[in-house]
Amino acid sequence: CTKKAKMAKDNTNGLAMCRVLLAELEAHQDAWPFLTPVNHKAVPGYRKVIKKPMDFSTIREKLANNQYLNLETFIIDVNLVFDNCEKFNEDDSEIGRAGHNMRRFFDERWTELLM
Ligand SMILES: Cc1nnc(-c2cnn(C)c2N)n1CCCn1ccnc1
Repeated sequence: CTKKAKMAKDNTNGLAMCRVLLAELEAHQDAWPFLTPVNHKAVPGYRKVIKKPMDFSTIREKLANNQYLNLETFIIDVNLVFDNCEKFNEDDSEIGRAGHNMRRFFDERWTELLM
């Protein structure tokens, strides 16, 4: 088993974990704000404030198009969803709370799967 073969196996395992994690995120009861891209035409200020929009349907598409090298690049996009949410929404708001709940759930799940 060469180093390259081990790397390839790790990436395959990592991408399998991405699919599991994304399915769990989409199924979470607090996922509703993040399932589709924010409609920036209907949300004043969003396009100006949020430089890199991201949502679960876009992540699913990127995963299907093999655009994630490994688990790490996937985690970066998921965290972007939650960082955008924190930037644009008050902590004490329905969407803000959903973002915090989803981030906590995600952090717990990927660390469980990896440990
Ligand atoms: C995600 C996310 N972050 N901010 C918003 C949002 C959308 N409109 N307003 C006033 C916001 N603060 N969103 C998208 C929430 C998507 N949504 C809203 C109702 N059902 C889905």
